Amino acid sequence: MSRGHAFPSGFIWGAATSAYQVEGYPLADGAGPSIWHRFAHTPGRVAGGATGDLACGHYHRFREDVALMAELGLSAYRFSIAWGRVLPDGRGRVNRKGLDFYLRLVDALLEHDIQPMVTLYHWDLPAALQERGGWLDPDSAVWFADYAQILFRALDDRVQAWVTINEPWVVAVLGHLEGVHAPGHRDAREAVRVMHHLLLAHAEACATYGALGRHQIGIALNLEPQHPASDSEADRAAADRRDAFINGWLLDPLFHGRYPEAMADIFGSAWPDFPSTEIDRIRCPADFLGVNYYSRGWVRDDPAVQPTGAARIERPNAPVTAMGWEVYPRGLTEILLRLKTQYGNPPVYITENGAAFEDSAPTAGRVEDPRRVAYLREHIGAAGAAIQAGADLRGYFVWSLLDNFEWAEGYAKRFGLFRVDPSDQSRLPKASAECYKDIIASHGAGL
Ligand SMILES: OC[C@@H]1[C@@H](O)[C@H](O)[C@@H](O)c2[nH]c(CCc3ccccc3)c[n+]21
Repeated sequence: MSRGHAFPSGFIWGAATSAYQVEGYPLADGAGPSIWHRFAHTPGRVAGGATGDLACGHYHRFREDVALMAELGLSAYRFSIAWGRVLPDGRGRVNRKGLDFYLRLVDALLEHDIQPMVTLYHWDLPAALQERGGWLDPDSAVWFADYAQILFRALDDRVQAWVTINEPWVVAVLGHLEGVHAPGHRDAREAVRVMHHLLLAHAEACATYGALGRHQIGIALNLEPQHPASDSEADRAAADRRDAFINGWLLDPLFHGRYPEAMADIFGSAWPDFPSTEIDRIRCPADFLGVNYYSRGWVRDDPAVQPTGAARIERPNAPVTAMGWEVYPRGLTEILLRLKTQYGNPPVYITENGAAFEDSAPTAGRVEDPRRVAYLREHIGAAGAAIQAGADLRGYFVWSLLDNFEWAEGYAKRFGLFRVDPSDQSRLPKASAECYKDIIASHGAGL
């Protein structure tokens, strides 16, 4: 008897992308530049000097890509809207041509019975707003809510699920603490305030949506279990600090209306005394939680690592992806059941899960990617196990539909179900696309 995790009949099977990573032509039709356009065009910031100028050419090829999604049998497609296409200056004048691109994309999806899940912010802040201080400016929550309202009014009759912000942690930490993502700042005092303003922006957008929206709205968080590399007290404490730093910093204000105590220890004098009225506002009634799951942290105490004093190390002999992330499907079950036991079992979508591997060269019009096939099967099985244990999991989105611009890694790291040929942007199905098509057709039976 197979363990056959029969997923609920209404379970959503999707794939995900983001604007700057797949669209290309970031300045077309009156669009304003984003901080990622500026960052990628700054020498030394992105591997190989890659930029999103072409990416996958999705801006012009979107109908072809929607047809690929329909061929897979996807019930939903998660994509992000480039703020600067709609509001070239980030605020004020709406660029009708920019908005029209997303109206056409949504209509193409609906023509194929594919539900759009729209991410309002996937890291590409209009450069004009960065010049006003970006997410460090307390007005950023208002800028974001005003932008969101324009999209709600234009699309809420056709969009069933909205994600406000993709991974505030990455924006705050990689963008403002470690400086490896746009805008490339390295300042702990900035990073903690940027995180707070991102959460306030999420809350303002939820409040705006509550007044006029008819469907669901949520936020997408990168969540990652942290396990001590030994059973020493020092390593256990280090894993707890890194757990607060990556998971609790977001989950606790959103679901419990407070930041973890550990944040003040981790950030010391850089951690301000945030007004409780603002933290109360962050605990907003969102409809679902998006979980972006990739791996777990294997953690050792290391005072040299700032700000947590906790090092994420490679576990000896562990299977890893091309990103160096351990393949650890059980971590997905663990995260989903922790949301059930500690955070009120909210409705959850796995808004991203996938892997980059050194794919083999195409043969006979196809790419054999056995490790990605195994990764997806194991993680979808792990999601099914969480459902069996009572998690309120509503859907699963593979990261990613297409090989695309992997931020500071450029195009060298390929996460796609479809290979994109760098020379002509042609799409080629991988074995993982066929595998996912079969999983969808069988509702995940047998995994
Ligand atoms: O790295 C793969 C994907 C990105 O392409 C997505 O845009 C982003 O939402 C996303 N988040 C994560 C996990 C957090 C993370 C992001 C970037 C770099 C390292 C870790 C992995 N991914």
